[in-house]
This record gives sequence, structure tokens and C-alpha cells, in this order.
Amino acid sequence: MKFSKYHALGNDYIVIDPKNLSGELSETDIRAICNRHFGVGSDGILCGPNESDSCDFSLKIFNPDASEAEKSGNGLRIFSRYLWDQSLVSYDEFTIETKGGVVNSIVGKDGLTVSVGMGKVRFTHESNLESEPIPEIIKIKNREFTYYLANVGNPHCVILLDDVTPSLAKEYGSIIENDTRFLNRTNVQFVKVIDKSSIQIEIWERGAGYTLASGSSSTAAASVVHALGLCKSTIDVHMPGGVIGIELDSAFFATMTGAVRKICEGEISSEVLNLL
Ligand SMILES: N[C@@H](CCC[C@H](N)C(=O)O)C(=O)O
Repeated sequence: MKFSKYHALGNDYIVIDPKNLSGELSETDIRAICNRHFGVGSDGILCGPNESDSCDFSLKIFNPDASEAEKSGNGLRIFSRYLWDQSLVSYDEFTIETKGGVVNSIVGKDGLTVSVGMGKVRFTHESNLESEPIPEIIKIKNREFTYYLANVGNPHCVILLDDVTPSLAKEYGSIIENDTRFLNRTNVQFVKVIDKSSIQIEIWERGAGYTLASGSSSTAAASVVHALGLCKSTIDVHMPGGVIGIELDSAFFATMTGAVRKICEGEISSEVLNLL
């Protein structure tokens, strides 16, 4: 099975073109391919391009636990770069259909930078409701966190703190992800406001765990801090893997811009698919 691997600030994805598959990817295949010891290793699989009635392309996004994600900001930027590498797009804007809505994408700077219009950010987990960000409390072990819901197509739980560390995300992320109040689980961001135009985040991704960067997480976190009046509408989001720029319009339509790099391409051995 042919694959290409890319990363966006250390958030790595394997792209598999369905034309190279004899059928659907099974859950076992997805887990095995993403496994960092027994497979190629990645934060997820992008299965596309698929045909779309409404857009130029459509894309399926899988987490390493084999769940399907509605959207992935970095995944969409990587997939856009893949389309550009395959000469399926040029420097003109194009559209991609996902389970979490339509995105507009534009590749720049020789494929090294990609911008994606992520759509409208909402402050609930129901993607069709309008709401201001509402503070809620969650108690875990010895700690109480105030969180805000956001939906970028996929669900997010944004927690503002004075200080954020990888160990905080690793200690509390999974418990919050799987709390029963989040019906479809949740991605989690621990956010520190640095100044009016920059924030720092640590991320726990639904179905993937601790990651070095996340585009939809950056979008959710930037939207919450802007809606609360803590930051302006143009925000640099600092993550362990690097910086993503988020721009929000007055209706909370978000545009995300950042780097994408190709790692390699190759063939996944059938032995990998039979291992796990
Ligand atoms: N890394 C992604 C988010 C991928 C999907 C997420 N794990 C989910 O299940 O919603 C990004 O860059 O947005």
C-alpha cells in the first residue's frame, strides 16, 4: 500500500490515496499503520482525495485509535500540500469537503506554507447552535478547571491557566477527553495568554493523545480568548512544535496559516497490516 508522510509543526499524518486501496481501511489497519513501534507511526491517517458533489475534493480523517474525526486543521493543511505535490491543485484556492464542513484551502511559498479557512467557530459542542463562550467547571483528582466549549467542526474543551506544561496535558487530558459530559469525547487545550496577540497551548487530542501541534485546537483556543476579550482577532498560537497564525473575522470565521513539511513516501508492507 503506497503512502506519503508529512508533518505540520510535528503533528504528523500519513496520506493514503483510496485509488491505491483494494477496499476500505479497516480499524485494525488504521491502528497498525499509526502505531509508532509496529507501523509507520503518525497522529492520524488522511484518506483522500475522494470525489465530492459540492467541493473540489473530499477527505476522510482517522485518528490513531481508528475513530473518524470530523475535521483536522493540520490534517487539511497537509492534505492540501499533498494535492499540490500531486499537481492536482496549483496556487489557486480550492475546496475540501469533510465530515465537519467545507474548508477553503490555499497553498503558498512552494508548498511550505498552507492556509485553510476553517469555517465558523461556535462555542458549544452542537455545531448548529449560536452561543457566547460559557464558563463551566470540571473537577479531576485534586484540581478544579474552568473550561469553555468550542466547535470547529470537531469538539474542543478550552481551559485557561496562568501556566501550561506538557505534563499537565498528559496528566489530565485523557480523563477530560473521556468525561461522560462530552457525548462524542473531546479535544482538550490548556491555554496561557502571553499578550494581546499571542497564546501558548498544550494539547491533548481526542483519539490521538498528546501532540506537538493541532490546527483545530489552535483555532478553538484563539477563538475563545478573542471572544473573552483577552486577545485581538489575529493571534499567534505557540505550541511545542511551532507557531500557527489564526485570523478571526467578526462572525468568528477562522483562517489558519502555518508550515507543512514532507517527510517521506513509500510502501507499507502487508506484514504491518497483519501484525496488530
Ligand atoms: N491534529 C488535528 C486534530 C485531529 C482530529 C482530532 N484528534 C479529533 O478527533 O477531533 C488538527 O490539527 O486539528
